[in-house]
Amino acid sequence: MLTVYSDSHRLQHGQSELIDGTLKPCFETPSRADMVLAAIRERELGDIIHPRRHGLDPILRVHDADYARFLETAWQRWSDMGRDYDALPKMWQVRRLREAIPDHVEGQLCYYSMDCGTPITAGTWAAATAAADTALTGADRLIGGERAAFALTRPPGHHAAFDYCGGYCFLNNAAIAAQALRDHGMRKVAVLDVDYHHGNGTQDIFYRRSDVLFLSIHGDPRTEYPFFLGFADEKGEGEGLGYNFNFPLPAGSCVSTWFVALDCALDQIARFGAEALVVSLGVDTYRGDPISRFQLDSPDFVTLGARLAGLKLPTLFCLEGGYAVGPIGTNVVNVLAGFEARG
Ligand SMILES: NCCCNCCCCCC(O)(O)C(F)(F)F
Ligand SMILES: [Zn+2]
Repeated sequence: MLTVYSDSHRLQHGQSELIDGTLKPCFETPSRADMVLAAIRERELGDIIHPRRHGLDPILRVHDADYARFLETAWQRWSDMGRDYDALPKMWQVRRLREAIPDHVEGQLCYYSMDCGTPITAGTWAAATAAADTALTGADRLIGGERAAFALTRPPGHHAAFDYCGGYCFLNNAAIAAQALRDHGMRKVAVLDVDYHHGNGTQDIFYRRSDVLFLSIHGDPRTEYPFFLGFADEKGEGEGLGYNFNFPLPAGSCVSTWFVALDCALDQIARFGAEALVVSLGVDTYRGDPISRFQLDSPDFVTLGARLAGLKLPTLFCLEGGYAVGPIGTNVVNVLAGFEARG
C-alpha cells in the first residue's frame, strides 16, 4: 500500500496543552509520525511518496475562508504582541455571549478554538496545509484507480470543523479528501471514524449532506472528549437526515463490543452504496493509550483492517490519534497490513 508522507509535520510541535485542569507537555508530538514511518519502512508496506501541493481551494471546499485566514495569520499577529510562546485561547464564547467575531487575535483565538489543547505555533499553518496536501495526494491516487492509500497525516484533522480548531486539529484532512473524491466524480463517499474520540469536525462539515455518509465509533461523550457532540441521536439534518451514524460506547468497553459496532457501521456503508471510503484512522482505541479508555490490542488492528477490506471499496486511510508512541507504528501498520492481506 502506498504511503503519502511529508516531513513538514515536524513544524507542528506544541509545547503544552491544558488537559484535565493542568498544563502538560503535548501528547500530539512529532515522534508519533516518526514511529509510524519507521514501521511502514520496517514492514515494507509499500512506496512512500511526498505530497503534491494543492493550494487553498480544496481546503475552502469544507472550511470557512475567514477561519482559514485566521489560521494562516494567527501566529504572526500573536508574536507581534511580543509573545514567543504557543498561542492558546483564554475563554470561550458560551451561551448568551455575543457571537461577534473579535478583531483582535486574542479574541479570534477564542472564537475559532474549541479547546485549550491545540496550540498554534510558528509552523502550524505550514504543517496543517502539508497534512491536507498529504490527504489530497492520497485521494488523487484513488481517483487514479488505486485500491488504497495511507496518508500519514499530522497534525490530525477530525476535530476541525467548518470554522473552528481543537483536539490537536486545524484542517480536517479526511473531510478535505472526501470532498476531493466527490469533486472528482465519486458520487457517494463514506467517512468512517475509528478514533477513540468522536469526529465532531467531520460530522459538522457533512451533517446536512446526503452525498457523504459519516459514521463514528467512539468513547461515549457523556464522559469522554469532546463531550458536546457524538450522541447516537445525531442522525443528520435536512438533506443529511439519515446520513450520520454515531456509535458511542462506554469507556472501558470490551473488544467484542467494539467490533459489533464496527460491523453495524460497515453494514450501513454497504447499504449507502459508497463508491469510496475514507477512514479516520486513530489508534488511540489501543488498550495502552494514555488518554483513552478502550481495550483493543495490537492483533485487533489486523482484524480491523481485514473487516474494512471486506467492503471492497477504494479506501484512503488518514492518520488521526494514538498516543502510546511505542506501539503506534505496529498498530497503524497492522490495520494497513490486515487490509492488504484480505486482498
Ligand atoms: N482526559 C482526556 C482529555 C483529552 N483532551 C483532548 C483529546 C484530543 C484527542 C485528539 C484525537 O485523538 O481525537 C485526534 F485524533 F484528533 F488527534
Ligand atoms: Zn482520538
